[in-house]
Formats: sequence, structure tokens, C-alpha cells
Amino acid sequence: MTETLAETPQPAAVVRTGVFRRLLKNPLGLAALIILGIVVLTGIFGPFLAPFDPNKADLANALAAPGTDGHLLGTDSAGRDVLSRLLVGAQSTLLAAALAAIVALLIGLPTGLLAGYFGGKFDTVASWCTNVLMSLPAIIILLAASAALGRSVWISMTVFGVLMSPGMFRLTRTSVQAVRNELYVDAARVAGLSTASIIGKHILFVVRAPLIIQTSIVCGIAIAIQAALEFLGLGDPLTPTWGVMLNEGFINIYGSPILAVWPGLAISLTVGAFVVLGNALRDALEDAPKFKRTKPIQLTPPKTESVTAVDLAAAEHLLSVSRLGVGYPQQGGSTKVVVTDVSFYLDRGEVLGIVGESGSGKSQTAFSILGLLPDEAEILGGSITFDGIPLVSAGGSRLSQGRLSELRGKRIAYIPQEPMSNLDPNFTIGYQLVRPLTRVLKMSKADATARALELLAIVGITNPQRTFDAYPHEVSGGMAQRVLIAGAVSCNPDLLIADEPTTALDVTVQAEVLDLLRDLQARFNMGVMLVTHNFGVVADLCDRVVVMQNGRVVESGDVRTILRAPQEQYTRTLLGAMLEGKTPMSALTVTEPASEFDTSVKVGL
Ligand SMILES: Nc1ncnc2c1ncn2[C@@H]1O[C@H](COP(=O)(O)OP(=O)(O)OP(=O)(O)O)[C@@H](O)[C@H]1O
Repeated sequence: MTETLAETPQPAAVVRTGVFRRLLKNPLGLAALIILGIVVLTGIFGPFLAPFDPNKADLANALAAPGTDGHLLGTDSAGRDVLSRLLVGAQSTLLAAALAAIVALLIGLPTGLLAGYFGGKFDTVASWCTNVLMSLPAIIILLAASAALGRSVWISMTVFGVLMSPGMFRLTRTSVQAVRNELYVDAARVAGLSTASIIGKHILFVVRAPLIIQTSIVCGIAIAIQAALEFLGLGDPLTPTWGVMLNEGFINIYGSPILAVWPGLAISLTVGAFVVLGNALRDALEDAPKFKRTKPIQLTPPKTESVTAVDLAAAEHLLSVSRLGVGYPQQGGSTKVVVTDVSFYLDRGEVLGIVGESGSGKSQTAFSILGLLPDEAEILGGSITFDGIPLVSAGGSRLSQGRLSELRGKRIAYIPQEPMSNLDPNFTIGYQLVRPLTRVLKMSKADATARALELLAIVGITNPQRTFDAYPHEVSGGMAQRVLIAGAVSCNPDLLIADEPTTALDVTVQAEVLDLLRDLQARFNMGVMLVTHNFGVVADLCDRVVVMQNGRVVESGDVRTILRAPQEQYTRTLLGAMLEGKTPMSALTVTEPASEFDTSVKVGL
């Protein structure tokens, strides 16, 4: 069966292309955009449109009424043309507001990205500095800065930008923390992309929307603060800004009350437009579909004591896992051990099944090999060696992330359980296939595109170009899994780890994906480690099998032998559950072997 692109467009498709359209449909958003458009155009062309020199005094014509001698909006107390000052003032006011926003972004964005992504000491120090900055009374600091550094709008807006940076920092940090453990970020890591590349694309893309909104609001506040400082007489009288004009208007409030109206109107309209635009943008973006994380895995400590150990000392295998132990430190000093004493090996061109019920430690073992365990996990012991390269040394407590990132996406590839969550919803499928090829394998963009299209065809997608151009939500789950498989084999890996690659798919698609895996394994002569809870899949695809329960290896060996004569009661129960059509996704009760249990039955899918 060949899958087709989903007929009905998902809401996300509309959202992606429609944010701007929805913004235009919102009357307030449209009004804000029009006002800001006029203000920005005034800022750009104001100096050319100004009929008079904005700083040219003409005392004989001071406080002239609007319309006098060609002064459309009148003159101020020094006889300077109000319209010209208003037009030129738009430029300096906007530039000063932009300066504040840029300073806030330059400080808040990178620090927020790093703190959110890496956490740890940098996060602690940055958060502490942020808290200190936020506790400072902004207006006092601005007044002190003006007094100490001079009455320059540029200096005061730089200081204001610094004071606004904690807001940017916090927003970025929180947004990054929300996505840093998303499966598609892990998938990008497995594809071999560098941390900088992941932050620069997948993470930055997510924080862009809240940051645009925050920047709009900061610009509005900066204009208001600028006006307030200049109104207090702390502005540079030689720079015609709206705040300076407001100050001038209030000084002459009795002589020419209209003088305060023009800058007041300009300031309130612009500040209001920035704030309304920020809110309208948020409303437009809020309709976007939410891509949820999968629910966290339940922690169940292993109950039984150890198992089979494979002597790997002299063996030269593609992958050797020896006496691996993984645990999660708990409050109070104890450690929840989730993988204990696990040993197995995998050779090139071989398919090894890791089978067990839910919570038996299959994924934790796979993630240990991939270096994708959560930060809080600890390797308690053992070693993992890939093609002679030690990834975890015996007795070592940490994975060598450096070594792993060299191998991931080049020699070790990964197919995840949930295809949809492992594709970044923000980018097209083509982009996500091409990027690792250009970044990790250093292919040219044209070659990478050709290769990606070829791979899409290899994995059985009938219209590769259409899928290449589609966003993840526009394809079915089965097709998304084919795309991930294409991405996984794109680097011609030696080792492919597939973590329950068919669990999230419907039965007919499951069979196709398994067929595809079998074909690709033979075609690329890969060593495949297939994590599954389904003995049927093992029987169908694997050469050898490792049976796991409660974080330990119960039994391992040649698939045929184990299917015919399972040595352990748990294996029999697992096989029995499958033959009865049950899915061993919840804890199985190990019972005494039934005398009529026929282990010679050939297991199909
Ligand atoms: N972050 C974590 N903190 C604490 N315990 C965890 C964490 N992640 C997983 N575990 C525990 O590790 C054990 C093994 O989980 P693992 O995901 O490897 O099981 P599995 O055999 O792959 O199951 P499934 O088929 O459901 O994915 C489980 O008991 C789980 O509760």
C-alpha cells in the first residue's frame, strides 16, 4: 500500500501561512499596522519632507498659531517649525526605541538561549544577574545615568535596553526550556547536527514569535520612557524628539496649549500601536496547533537480580554492550536503577531484537548507546563499544558526548517511536532531510536535495517532490516514519537503532515499514538494533534476540532457538501473551509453564 498526502489540510497549514493574514483580519491589528507603517515612513522620509530646518530658530515668529507664514502646525517658543520637528522627531524617536530593543535583545536572547538549553551553572548565574537587574528601580537608574553620562537620548535608551534585557532573557529561557527536550530536538542531535546548529534553527525558530511580540512591546515602552525622561527635562534639546517637543509644549501650556497636543498625539498613537500590535500578534499566533510532548515514562525499579552476561572480552563486534547499568538519583541519596548488568553484542549486517514489556529498560539501553539519556540519568557501570570505539568506559559514569556526536548522523542512526514528534513542525520535510546532509556530511545543497529526493523514493514514497515540499503535519504517520527512515539511512550508517518504529502506526502500515526496514538493512548492510515489545516483529525481522525484563537481560540468543525452546519462564510468558493476541505493554505475570505450551509455533506478525 502506498500512502498519500493527507487530503484535508491540517489547521497548522493554515496557521503557518496565515499569521499575517489573521493579523490583517483583526481590526485592531490592522489599525496598529497602518499607524506604525505611517510612523515608520515618516521616520524614513520625514527629514526630506520637513518644510523647514527643524532646529532653525526664528524668535520674531515664536509661538505662531497653526497656518501662520506657511507653518502648518505653528511654531514653538523659539520660532521653530512644529511640523518639521514632528517629522524629523519621528526618526530619532523610532531609532532610539529601536536601540533600546536591540540592546535588550542582544543581551537577553543569547543568554536566555544558553541558559535555557544548557541549564547548569550558567543558568544559575544568569538568572541571579537577571533577578538583580529586575530588582533595580528603572527610573532611578535612568535618571542617575542621564545625570552621570549626559543628556543623550542614545545613552538613556542603551541603559533602558539593559534594564529591559531580563524580560527578554526570561522569555527566551522559558521558551527554550519548553522545547529543548522535544523529540525533534533529540532527532536533530541524532542526525549529527551540532548544538549551535540546533539552537540556531530548531530552538531559535520556536522563540521567535514571543520575542517579536516582546520586542514590539519594548519599543512602545521605550518611546514612553524616552518621552517621560525628556518631559522631565533630561532630553537633549538639540535632538528634535517627540519627548523634547512635549516638554516644550508643557512649558508653554498657557501661551500655546496646542504645542503639547501634536507630540502627545504622536507618542500616544505610536506607543498604543506597538502595544496593540504585540497583542494582535499574540492572538494571531495563539491559534497555532500545539505539538505536545509525549507523556513522561513511569519509573518502575527493577525487582529481580541479575541475568545472562555475555563475555565480550575477546569479541570484535560492531556494537558491544557490557554490564551496562543506568540509574536515576533520587532525593535522599538513593538511586533508582532502571538498567542493570545488561550485556549483548551486534554484528554488521545483523538484526538484533531487544524485546520486553513496557518499562523493561529497552529504550534506556538504546538511549545509553545513542547518548540521549536525560541529564539526570547516570551510567552506573559497564561499557559500550562501537566498532572498537569506547562510548562508555568500564566504570565510567559519563558518556563521551564528544565521541558520540562525531558518530551520530554519520555512522550511527536512529529511528524513533513516534514519527510525528520527531519532525520539527516548523520546517518542511525537505529542509529537515537536506540540512543534516549539508551540515554533517558536507554535501552541496543541490547534491543534498537530489539525495533526499532519491532517499524518499527508496523508502517507497511515490511523489518524493511533493513530500519534500510538505510540512510534517501534511503527511500521514506512516509517511512521516518513512521520512525518518530515509533520514536515518541517508548517511549510510553502520548501526541503525530503531526504537519501536512501528508502535505508533496502524497495522497495515506497520507491515510495510517492517518490510522497508528489512530491505534497507540488506541494501546498506547495516547492523540493526530493533527495540520492540512484539515477539512477532522479532520473529519476522531479527537474527538474534535479547529478552529484557525489569532492566535486566533475561535471555538472549538466536531467534529460532529462543522461539522453539525458550529457557526462561518470562520469555515463555512473553511469547504466550503474543500468541494469545495480547500486547505485553503492561506488566506480565510470570506463571508456571503450562504443560501444553507449544514453543515450536512459528510466530508471524
Ligand atoms: N527520566 C526518567 N526518570 C526516572 N525513571 C525513568 C526515566 N525514564 C525512564 N525511566 C524508567 O526506566 C524504566 C525503563 O524505561 P524504558 O523506557 O527503557 O522502558 P521500555 O522497555 O523502553 O518501555 P516502553 O516499551 O514502554 O518504551 C522504566 O521503569 C521507566 O519508568
